[in-house]
Amino acid sequence: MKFSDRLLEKLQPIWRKNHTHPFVQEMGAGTLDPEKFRFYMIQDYLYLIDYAKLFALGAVKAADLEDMKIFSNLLHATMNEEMSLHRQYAARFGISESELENAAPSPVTLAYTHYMLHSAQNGTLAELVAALLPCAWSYWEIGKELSEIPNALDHELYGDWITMYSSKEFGQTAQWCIDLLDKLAEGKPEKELLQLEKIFLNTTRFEYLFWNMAYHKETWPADE
Ligand SMILES: Cc1ncc(C[n+]2csc(CCO)c2C)c(N)n1
Repeated sequence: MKFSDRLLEKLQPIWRKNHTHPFVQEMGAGTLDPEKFRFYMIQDYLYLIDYAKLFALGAVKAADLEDMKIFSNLLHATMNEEMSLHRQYAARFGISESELENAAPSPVTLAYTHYMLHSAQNGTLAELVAALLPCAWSYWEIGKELSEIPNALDHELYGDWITMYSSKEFGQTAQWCIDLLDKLAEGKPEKELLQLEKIFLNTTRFEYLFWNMAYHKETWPADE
């Protein structure tokens, strides 16, 4: 059994919780409060700045030129394509680029990005990929599921988000990350596989917390 199959089989209930979160469901139904989406976009932009650094660290830790090239392409794609969707949404909400970059990360954003950066900086390449995989994989699955809802792709606010994350390119990125983790996990002792599983589980849980944080527009206690 591939390591990615083992992960999903074992963590299925926790994995599915992300798909059924009200933020995701309401985005698909087109009923999500735009203020919640606005809050999410700002926090997600901050998240992507740090996430992109994981790809840069992946290029540093890659064992061959082929993987190094893919990490550098993913760094470029995140900064130019994915973040450009966020910049376009921000413009629609009247938020300037500097406002976006200088926004304060919420507790969950900060905890999630710092956990990923910690795993990437201090761990092996396999640990780095285990940390970033739930993001790429779960967004692609969610994008695909939402794109199958009638008219969801044409929704005036959420249509562009669903179109991007259900796209072939994002599917390829997710698949490449899955294949890379499977390759790196091959022949590893059980102790190391359990460590990879733990990291994958933690970032899967952080994905849920991120949807929840956006749904409730959670900030620091003193800012409320
Ligand atoms: C909280 C959060 N989790 C995952 C993604 C999705 N995502 C981030 S990077 C990447 C792959 C390559 O660009 C994908 C799919 C997001 N935007 N925000």
